[in-house]
Amino acid sequence: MLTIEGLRLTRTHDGIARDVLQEVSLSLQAGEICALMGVSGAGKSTVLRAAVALEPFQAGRIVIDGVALTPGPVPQESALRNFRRKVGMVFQQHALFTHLTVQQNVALAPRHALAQSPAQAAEVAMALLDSLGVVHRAQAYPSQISGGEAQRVAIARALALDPPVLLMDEPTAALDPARRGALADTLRALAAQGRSLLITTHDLAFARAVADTAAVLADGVVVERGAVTQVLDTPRHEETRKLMAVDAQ
Ligand SMILES: Nc1ncnc2c1ncn2[C@@H]1O[C@H](COP(=O)(O)OP(=O)(O)OP(=O)(O)O)[C@@H](O)[C@H]1O
Repeated sequence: MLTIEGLRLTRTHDGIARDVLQEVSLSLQAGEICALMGVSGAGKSTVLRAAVALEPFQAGRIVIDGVALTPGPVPQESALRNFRRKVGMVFQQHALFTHLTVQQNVALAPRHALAQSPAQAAEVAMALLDSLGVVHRAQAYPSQISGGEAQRVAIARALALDPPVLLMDEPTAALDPARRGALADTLRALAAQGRSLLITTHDLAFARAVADTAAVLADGVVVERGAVTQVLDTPRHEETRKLMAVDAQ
């Protein structure tokens, strides 16, 4: 469902080019939840940003449901639009539009990408907000809702075009344990619908609770990949052991 092949992404800082991702390859089946792990700065968020076409890369390709994103000259706007419909992203800070209501935030993509009427898009938004338990906040503005509610709204917005792939950056960063459990239930329900979920996290307990598989990123490549229990119970790579040491502190 989601395939990342040989992704190389270089950033230039002060005139010096550095490969943030050297050659990242990673495949997710439909319905799979994968925890993407690695020490701070390993490039986890960068993988997500590339996979949602927010950051250009120099080599490799990303394929979702047969639609490929490749490097090279800036892709045509229509090709980019086609790809972006296939993938939703939930940012760590949620990135909701503050001047729009909750309902308008979720209705934006159906309005513009699918050219739905305001009434149709509002209906889609209300159904999604309802399924995520935040429909009662539909007319509020982002500044008026809690962090947990904002995350649910951000998930609803990411699902507005019904993408087969959902990406989430550090979803438990600001959640208390009860909300973490509720989030795990929500994510499992989304995967049960056949979506592939790629989630960056430092939270090993959450990874165990929600993910089927794990991938560990280090030095610009995936150094460990397998069932989440196998990766965390029998870490084979130094970087995985480092993550476990940090978690134990
Ligand atoms: N906008 C940017 N411009 C330049 N360099 C960046 C930018 N964002 C991140 N970096 C650098 O790219 C590398 C990878 O960063 P990234 O945020 O992907 O790592 P991460 O594994 O998600 O880290 P964390 O766990 O701390 O969120 C780091 O060295 C970081 O300093």
